[in-house]
Amino acid sequence: PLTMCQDPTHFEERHLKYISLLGKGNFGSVELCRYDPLGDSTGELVAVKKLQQDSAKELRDFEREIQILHSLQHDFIVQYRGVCYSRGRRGLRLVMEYLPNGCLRDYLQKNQPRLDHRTLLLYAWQICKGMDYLGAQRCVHRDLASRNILVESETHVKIGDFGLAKLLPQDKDYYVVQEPGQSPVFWYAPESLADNVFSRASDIWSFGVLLYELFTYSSKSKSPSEEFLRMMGAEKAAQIIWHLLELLKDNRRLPVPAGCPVEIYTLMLNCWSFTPAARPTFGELAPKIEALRDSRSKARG
Ligand SMILES: CCS(=O)(=O)N1CC(CC#N)(n2cc(-c3nc(Nc4ccc(C(=O)OC(C)(C)C)cc4)nc4[nH]ccc34)cn2)C1
Repeated sequence: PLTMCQDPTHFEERHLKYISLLGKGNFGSVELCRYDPLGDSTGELVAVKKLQQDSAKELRDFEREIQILHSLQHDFIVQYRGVCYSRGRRGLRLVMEYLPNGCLRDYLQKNQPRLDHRTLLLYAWQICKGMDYLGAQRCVHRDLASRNILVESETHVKIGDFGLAKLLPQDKDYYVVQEPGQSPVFWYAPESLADNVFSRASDIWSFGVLLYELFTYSSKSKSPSEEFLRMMGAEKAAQIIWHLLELLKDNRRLPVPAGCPVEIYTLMLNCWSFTPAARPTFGELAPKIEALRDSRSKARG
């Protein structure tokens, strides 16, 4: 058997050289490091996720996140590399492949002029295939948004973070969480807003919002947050969740993005069916997105 040192998925803290901060969230942060055991800067670049404050609960959730990512192997899901234990269990870190082009939200904003609809549909199809695979592992992502998608190259994106992911129990196809919503509520399905219920069908709702982000190129002024707050009116923003639910019950939805073909907006609306069972599955969506992409000539837009 491999000893700890020969195990390629065990990273020694003393050889992990910090370079820069790649991303930061409520409970975690991701740093760019070089794993340089030879000490000559020839080591590989890796992305290292660690907890901000390591309370017992956060640590337990982090260990579950690591187990989920370790169990996944797919072209459209960020690759697990290993773990680093420093200061015993408390200094636990997750080591992943480093994707050079950052998160999709920033990439869309920066590269809008050269990203045509065919490319947006390629990203949509890749994320859909990754989510179809995830659903087959009975995993619910719970935080599908362009900020959690990473860019490998102009023609390859990957689902990049599983911080809120949950494994469905064998006997239920939904998961009720105790902690109130941590990710922005504007990506949440009505049943998640109302009852903290999450499922593969609520992931589809969030995927619809991700489609909206793709076709608005993640523009800040047209972001889901800005649009819904505008629809609510400022005074209602106080009880956001209640008013957002009222809007959604009243069948109000995010508007069609400028220039977005109607058949793509129709896909978004299908993902935003009020009842979970009426929404398509990722398995059904993937070929529809592929057909839409194939029907678009190679010309721009
Ligand atoms: C949820 C809270 S979180 O804190 O845990 N956290 C945020 C999270 C959201 C997601 N997904 N995240 C993952 C990465 C990440 N980034 C990368 N590459 C790059 C490459 C370039 C750049 C870049 O130019 O950035 C600046 C700021 C514009 C200079 C950024 C990232 N490679 C990765 N491999 C595995 C993860 C990972 C970053 N943020 C997960």
